Amino acid sequence: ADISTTLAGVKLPNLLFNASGVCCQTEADLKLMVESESGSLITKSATFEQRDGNPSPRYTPLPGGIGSINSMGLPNEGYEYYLNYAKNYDYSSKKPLFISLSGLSLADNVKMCEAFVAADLPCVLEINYSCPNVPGKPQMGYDLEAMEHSLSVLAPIIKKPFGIKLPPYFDIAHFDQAAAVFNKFDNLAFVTCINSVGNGLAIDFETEEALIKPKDGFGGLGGLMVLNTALANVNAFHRRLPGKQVIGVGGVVSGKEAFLHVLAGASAVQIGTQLKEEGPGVFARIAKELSDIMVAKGYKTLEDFRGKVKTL
Ligand SMILES: CC(C)(C)CCc1c(C(=O)O)[nH]c(=O)[nH]c1=O
Repeated sequence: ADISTTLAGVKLPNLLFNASGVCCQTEADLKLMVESESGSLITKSATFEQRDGNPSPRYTPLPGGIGSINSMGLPNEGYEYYLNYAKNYDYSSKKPLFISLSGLSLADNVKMCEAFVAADLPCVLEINYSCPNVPGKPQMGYDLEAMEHSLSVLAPIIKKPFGIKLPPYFDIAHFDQAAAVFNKFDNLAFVTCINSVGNGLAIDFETEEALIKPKDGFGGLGGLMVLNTALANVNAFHRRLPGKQVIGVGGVVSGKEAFLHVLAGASAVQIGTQLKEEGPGVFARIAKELSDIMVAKGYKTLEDFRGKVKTL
């Protein structure tokens, strides 16, 4: 079956790629992504300066394959590293390149976006709105006024179609309010739902210790346990953002969850925890599983079932 897709006007040979943060911090990581069967790749969220991030252990899978917890702390090589990578990228490779930016301030996001716009490259920007806000205020994705102000500055600078990475929302009023902001920006072409479910806490029963070191053990939750929250966010924004697309991420461990994300409305699907645990071979496996599911159900293309979840 045909699992290709078009995102922000760019053709992806298949709908699968990595979630920003996994297998994408260094050129060696990105090379593994280029060589994998993914349809695309995205870089680790970049800040203006290089960052080491938090002390380890800062990521761990959770027992029983239910998911993962992380508090990486935005380790990255600094935006110029990824700008240079984007300048040298082989865009004839059919595998489009996405760049994630997560400035620690609006000023940093402006400087990074201006640099990428000046370079005039075919890569697509995904702005990470789980980025920190001013201390004492919630992350940008949960501060709608700050997020709208940020978009009103960045969208005109970027000019081309771009996307934003969003934290999960859990209240219908928040879906409505967030969508009302996003619908104000014509070149906001897609939203990526969801980032990790914020500030979970994993504790080892035997040792009675938190599993990760940073933030007293508090960290973002990913993997199978966030699937149903992810599907809800994908479908909520698919319904509320006519003319825009949704990238689904959260809980994709097989072709089945990728199928469900498309049924919920996703135009592309990112994989985080399962990629971290299984490695880049996950793309070939899930692409085949999804294609087999489509054949079994009689679907030829993703358009045959995208967003067609049935209500009762
Ligand atoms: C959580 C932040 C450090 C503010 C942003 C980077 C990030 C991280 C991270 O680098 O800790 N982990 C995630 O699961 N999602 C993210 O967006």
